[in-house]
Amino acid sequence: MAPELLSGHACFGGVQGFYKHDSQEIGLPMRFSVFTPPQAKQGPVPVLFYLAGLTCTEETFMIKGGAQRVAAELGIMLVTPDTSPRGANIPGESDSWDFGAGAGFYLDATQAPWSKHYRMESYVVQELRALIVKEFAADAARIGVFGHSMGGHGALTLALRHPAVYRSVSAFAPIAAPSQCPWGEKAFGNYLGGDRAGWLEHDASALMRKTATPFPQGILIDQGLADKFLAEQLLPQEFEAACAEAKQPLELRRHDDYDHGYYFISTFMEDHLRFHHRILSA
Ligand SMILES: N[C@@H](CCC(=O)N[C@@H](CS)C(=O)NCC(=O)O)C(=O)O
Repeated sequence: MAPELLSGHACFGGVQGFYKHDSQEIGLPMRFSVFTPPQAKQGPVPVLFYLAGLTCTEETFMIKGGAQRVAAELGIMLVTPDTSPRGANIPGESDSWDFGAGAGFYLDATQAPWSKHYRMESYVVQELRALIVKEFAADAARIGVFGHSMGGHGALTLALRHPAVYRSVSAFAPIAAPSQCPWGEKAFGNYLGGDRAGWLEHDASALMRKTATPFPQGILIDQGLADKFLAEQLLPQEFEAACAEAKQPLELRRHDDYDHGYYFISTFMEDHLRFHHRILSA
């Protein structure tokens, strides 16, 4: 069924749209946003999925990321899902900002009661991708993924778990080794259960260690050094070491003074869009 358009706005010659649909994977209505660049009038364009961080929705990136001007210039479609199911009505779902609603961690939960609706990996990789390719002027063969914090974890892990789907990947301040930090331990313990070996299938650093150069054209990561989550939660040095072991080219840029928020993200947004465009148009 076609998604319902909630609002559409002319933007840099393209259209910024917000949509709602009934998701089969999630079993609930889901919202997402799409920026369609002007080039889509001529035919299918490359698509970049952006995965947002804790507490965000499908709106946050489109409002604060500052991506549309350059996406319109390059002819890139931008798609952002919500960060979790909404309205699952699981007890405790909204008690904390780093778990449950707004914190789906882009994986399919295996543990009750989360496993029924919290299926963000299947939703993003399969259902939403298929919907975007069917309903929008999107080129199924030119798809990239990027994201921030929890969504940076999502981008890296989904790209590593589905390299045939995503041709390019980058991240801002990703949770780079979630099985070793409090945010990841809380989310994985509840969504995936106590078996830590299973967590490694959703840990970008662990996944990278057992892969052979999955993205030969490189991975781009930006990290602010005034980010209050850097030392305890993000651990980019773990992913950096894993990439060195796997001979995966990585550009990890550390920036003095920048914090964790969207002023940091929007500063480096253009670089990420041009990075993906170079790979997706090769
Ligand atoms: N609520 C948290 C911060 C949560 C946070 O920084 N969320 C990031 C993603 S991990 C974000 O993008 N927030 C939305 C925003 O900055 O607009 C706190 O009080 O420390």
